[in-house]
Amino acid sequence: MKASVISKTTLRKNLRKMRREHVAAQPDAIRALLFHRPPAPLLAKIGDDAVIGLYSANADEAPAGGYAKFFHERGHAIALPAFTDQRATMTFREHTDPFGEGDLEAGPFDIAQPRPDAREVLPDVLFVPLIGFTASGERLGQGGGHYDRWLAEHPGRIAIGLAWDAQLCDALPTEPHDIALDAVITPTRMYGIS
Ligand SMILES: Nc1nc2c(c(=O)[nH]1)N(C=O)[C@@H](CNc1ccc(C(=O)N[C@@H](CCC(=O)O)C(=O)O)cc1)CN2
Ligand SMILES: Nc1ncnc2c1ncn2[C@@H]1O[C@H](COP(=O)(O)OP(=O)(O)OP(=O)(O)O)[C@@H](O)[C@H]1O
Repeated sequence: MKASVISKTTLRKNLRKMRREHVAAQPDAIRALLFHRPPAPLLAKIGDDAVIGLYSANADEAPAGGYAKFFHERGHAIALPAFTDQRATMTFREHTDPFGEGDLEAGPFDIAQPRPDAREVLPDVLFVPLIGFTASGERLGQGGGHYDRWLAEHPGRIAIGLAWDAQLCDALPTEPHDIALDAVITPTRMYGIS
């Protein structure tokens, strides 16, 4: 247990650095073209009424705003993680303005989130950020356990990672509570759904 916690911490540090360098080496004009719409094989699995969970990406994470606009235009409800404080359970609230983002405020992790009066919703399809992933869908996140806990409490959802290719790992330390992703999408590949 302890060894895996230590190696997760070291891995996070190394992977964050790799991610930062990967993104810094990428021309802004190229980045602006990526992650605009999900690959067709994934889209085929998403029902018309599905609530779509996304996230407010930081500068190094795979951007999720393009998918928010895409699914919003197709009539889906969009949801983003929301927290009342850093120790609170992660919930999802509706994000009604993916084009203007006027419905968001800074949350306790300094990540933009819907305001407390936004409708609480349960995503059917959850796109998740990550620090590292394997081809079989194992995920290393920020270490808060937020997504593992949420997915454990809400079984039967589709969970899809969004990542840069540089975040692919041969193997990751796994713990019993880790829940594998159904697929991971990068700018060049989709792992997991054929
Ligand atoms: N964009 C985004 N939103 C997200 C997550 C995420 O990883 N990325 N989360 C994933 O669970 C949840 C929030 N949980 C979080 C847990 C820990 C830290 C954290 O430790 N952040 C570091 C800085 C990270 C960095 O340098 O990139 C910190 O505050 O020191 C952030 C968010 C839900 N929303
Ligand atoms: N299903 C669960 N039930 C209870 N505690 C959990 C569960 N999943 C994760 N945790 C707790 O969260 C801690 C962090 O988990 P982990 O290192 O896997 O986070 P992560 O998936 O990288 O982070 P995040 O999902 O926030 O990006 C674990 O040590 C554990 O204590």
